[in-house]
Amino acid sequence: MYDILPVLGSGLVISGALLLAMAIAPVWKIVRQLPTGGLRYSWGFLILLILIFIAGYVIYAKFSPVQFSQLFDLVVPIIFFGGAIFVFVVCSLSLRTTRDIMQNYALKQENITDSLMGIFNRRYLDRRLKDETERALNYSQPLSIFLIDIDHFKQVNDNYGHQVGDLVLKNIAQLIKHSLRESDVLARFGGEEFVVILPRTKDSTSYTLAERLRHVVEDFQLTLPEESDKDSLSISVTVSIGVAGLNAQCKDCQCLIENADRALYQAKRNGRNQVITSKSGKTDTKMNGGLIGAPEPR
Ligand SMILES: Nc1nc2c(ncn2[C@@H]2O[C@H](COP(=O)(O)OP(=O)(O)OP(=O)(O)O)[C@@H](O)[C@H]2O)c(=O)[nH]1
Repeated sequence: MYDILPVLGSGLVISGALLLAMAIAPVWKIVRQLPTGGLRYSWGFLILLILIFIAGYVIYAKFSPVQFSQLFDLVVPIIFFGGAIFVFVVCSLSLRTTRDIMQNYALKQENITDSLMGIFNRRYLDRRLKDETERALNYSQPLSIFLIDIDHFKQVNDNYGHQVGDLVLKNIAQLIKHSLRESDVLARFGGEEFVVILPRTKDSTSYTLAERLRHVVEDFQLTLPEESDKDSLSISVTVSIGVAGLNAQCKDCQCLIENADRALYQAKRNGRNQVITSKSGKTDTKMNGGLIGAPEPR
């Protein structure tokens, strides 16, 4: 019986080394899924540690002075083997957990994203606007919203087709998104309408921001290669923006949307491509970049 102890001893250590080598695969998959950064480097460092352990196991199996002549000599190989099982199980479970978390995150994102525009959808907007309104009221902070509508968008569809219309919508959404601050929330309200939530933003500031946004859209040209003669096609659009903010008369999200909608309607009636701020029936107007009425301080 004691004859097999040396085989058993080195067998346990080598099997442990193999298990450690197998543990590298799940860790490597985790590394590949992570974006460049501290966490990715930490998991990469774990691979280096595992490699060092494997070298240690192999060196022990080859050069250990222990003869494995009695059962007690197997204690260290058993600990090595147990340690390797532990590392393998932890690494495999980490991969499964990482995948589950990423899948859940992707599902959550899908659930709150508009698939055409790549911005938040109406479901998310309704919830977020309610939360932001409650937070603003609780902490007595200002809150503004924009209701943005692309002008004469039907003509884009009619002139260039629905697919080009979709492309215009997508590009305008991304243009607006990248023109906003990190703290602002952009969502599709429906059709060719967007809502921007501007937490901690007063009417006067939001008016300036809306004007800047209107200019950004006005200056943007979407260039598409024309299929027939390879000439490029440039499409530009303008937007009308209704701005509304919380105040003594308007203290919930429904009122915010209604006021912004009213202001937007006014902007459309005034000739489009302009910003109107709703303020207890009074409106501040800029038309085609020219100042017609300055916004009143809050
Ligand atoms: N391509 C495309 N078109 C859309 C989408 N959603 C809404 N539309 C179009 O947007 C157009 C909106 O038209 P209207 O409500 O008449 O408004 P408008 O032509 O922009 O005119 P004003 O808003 O009054 O300036 C309609 O032709 C819709 O079909 C979409 O997801 N993709």
